[in-house]
Amino acid sequence: MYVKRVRTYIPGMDEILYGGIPERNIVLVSGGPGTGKSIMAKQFIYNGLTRGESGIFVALEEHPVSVLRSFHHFGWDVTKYEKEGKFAIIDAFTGGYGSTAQKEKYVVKNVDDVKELGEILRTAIKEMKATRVAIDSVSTLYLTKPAMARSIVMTLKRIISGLGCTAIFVSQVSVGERGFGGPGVEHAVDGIIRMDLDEVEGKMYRSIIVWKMRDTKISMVRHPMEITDNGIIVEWDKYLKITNFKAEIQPLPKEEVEEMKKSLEVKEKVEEIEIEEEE
Ligand SMILES: Nc1ncnc2c1ncn2[C@@H]1O[C@H](COP(=O)(O)OP(=O)(O)OP(=O)(O)O)[C@@H](O)[C@H]1O
Repeated sequence: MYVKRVRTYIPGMDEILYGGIPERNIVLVSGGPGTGKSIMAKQFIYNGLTRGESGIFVALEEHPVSVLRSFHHFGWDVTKYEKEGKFAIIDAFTGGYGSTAQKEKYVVKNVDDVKELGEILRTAIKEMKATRVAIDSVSTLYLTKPAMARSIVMTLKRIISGLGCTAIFVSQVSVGERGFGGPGVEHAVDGIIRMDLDEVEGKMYRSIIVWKMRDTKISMVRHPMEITDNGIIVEWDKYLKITNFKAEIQPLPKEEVEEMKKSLEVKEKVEEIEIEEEE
């Protein structure tokens, strides 16, 4: 059956997802500190904006001013879209204190109350007709109450997916931790993308793996990735092989490369047909 997909437009990312994230999926982007999770969430939102899709960024980890600075650091001018009502930051960081919060439209006063966040999110999605949401980070919501993690994630998933949006939930794990954010969360979400930073013989290697993604085929290898001044680039046609003392970047078999390429072409054709039908 044909699955409608939301392209991330992050170089190499849609290839390893065989065409993009299936629409309405809630994707956990998990990884240790500095692995690029926040950048991925921002790039997903910004790439949607430039293609006419409204987006919402829920800031739980950073002050909204820092979030904006970080978007601009990569040359992603979200301010323009904010003025047009196509982009908004939901401030779940300041608790409503300070001069920034006074000027903001969407402020969560109490992050311990997921119902408040849910209601604000629901209002924002409807007002902006948003289709993309990023929550950075969802871990912050249950840091002090891990037993509530699953129900918090399910509440947000019901609202976001129910309103037709596709989302990235950033999940923070410790360096060296193998999990993605706890069993309750890992099974509740529709997809898991894991970002890693490994030190081998004094050199750092960035990589990315799609661990699960409901309703699509996924690449089954660890791909090298880079963070540049323009954001994340996934080396979709290569894989990273790390053994005890060695890290090697190897090309993927030709057939797989061809199949990934093809998956993107197929989607474009289907979209063209749909647009024609609408007209
Ligand atoms: N212009 C750039 N060029 C190369 N690397 C960059 C650039 N800007 C940021 N980085 C890298 O991105 C990393 C931060 O990425 P990001 O904020 O997404 O991490 P994170 O996974 O969200 O971490 P945390 O969980 O600690 O917040 C920095 O450590 C830095 O190495």
